Amino acid sequence: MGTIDVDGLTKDYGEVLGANDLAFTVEEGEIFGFLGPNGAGKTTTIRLLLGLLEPTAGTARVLGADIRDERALIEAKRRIGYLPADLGFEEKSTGRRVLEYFGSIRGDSRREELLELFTPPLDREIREYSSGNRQMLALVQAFMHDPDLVIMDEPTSGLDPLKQERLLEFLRDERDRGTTIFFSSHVLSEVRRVCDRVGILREGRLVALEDVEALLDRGGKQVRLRLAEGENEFEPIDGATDLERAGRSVTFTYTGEYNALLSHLTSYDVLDVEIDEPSLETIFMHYYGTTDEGSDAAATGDRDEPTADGPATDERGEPAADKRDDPAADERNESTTDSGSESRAEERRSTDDSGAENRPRSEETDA
Ligand SMILES: Nc1ncnc2c1ncn2[C@@H]1O[C@H](COP(=O)(O)OP(=O)(O)OP(=O)(O)O)[C@@H](O)[C@H]1O
Repeated sequence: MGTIDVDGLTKDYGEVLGANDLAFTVEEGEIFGFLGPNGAGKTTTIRLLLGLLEPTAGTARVLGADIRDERALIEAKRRIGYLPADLGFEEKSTGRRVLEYFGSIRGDSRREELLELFTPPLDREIREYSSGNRQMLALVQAFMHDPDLVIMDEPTSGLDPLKQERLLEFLRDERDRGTTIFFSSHVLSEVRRVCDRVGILREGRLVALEDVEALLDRGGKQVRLRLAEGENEFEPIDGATDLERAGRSVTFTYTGEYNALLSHLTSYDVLDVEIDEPSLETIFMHYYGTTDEGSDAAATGDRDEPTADGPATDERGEPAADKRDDPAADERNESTTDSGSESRAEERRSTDDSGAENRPRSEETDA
């Protein structure tokens, strides 16, 4: 049994399938990257795993607890850290009060150690925090009770490059201590730097589950050349696709061996060479024959199969209902379909003796 076992997990929002028959396992002690463009269903899946949304079909086990079993999930959550996409801290509270609150519920044995790495201004009110400071506070909150599993929704967002680097290094160290990390992202470069395996999600469906290296190999490398004046012809090499030439610049995607490429290039007068990892866009191109990066295409489930000609998207030209554009949508959804809300209230009652009135965080953060 894995740390997370997902089995046929489906969330039908009515208009769209936020998760469509997902099945995968996250093994103990790995960093699992959950990669997909905006609207692919990453947040939906995470919220299902934490009991914040009720599945339409299928289920998952998280640290052995069936997500449909409220009591078992509440118990499991004591060993889970969660960093949501929308942090939703109580704006008038200070960072210190937030941490004290969470510490009183779940423990804070690693708080001081984490505050050396991530440094939110603890005595200022959250409403004065920059987005990076909010993110750092959320990171301390997610890890300070030394959880066995940490689920993070786009954890690097808002962090400057130095802090992002620090976080990725920290995640590798956590993995080495045996913590299991489930981490959603739409940035391939960060996923490749820390994750052992990656699941690619598109329109609610898991379309690939791979070792990161295998994923990158398949996507090919992006090669850009600048040729010297007079180099008017460039013969494509085996393994090169999408070759384009503009003036003296040549670009192509290459899936062959480096040595073959380098010896091919010696036949030309080359002024400059850049070889980069494939973009998420290129990877999507590989898997779906389309570059739909960044779209918030609605998942219409088996109503539209992906084809070589184009995406399985909602072609009506209407934007899908999106909770970010309609904050009330989530609330409506939770109040009508989320049987977990009662259990969250119960969890607070049973663990929170600091009084609910001045709770320094939102429901979302308090997963
Ligand atoms: N409460 C909701 N009601 C209706 N549709 C929703 C709701 N929440 C999400 N959706 C839709 O479900 C799909 C998946 O959304 P989700 O937020 O899970 O994607 P995501 O991969 O996390 O995107 P992002 O990277 O932008 O956060 C989208 O089409 C979205 O518009």
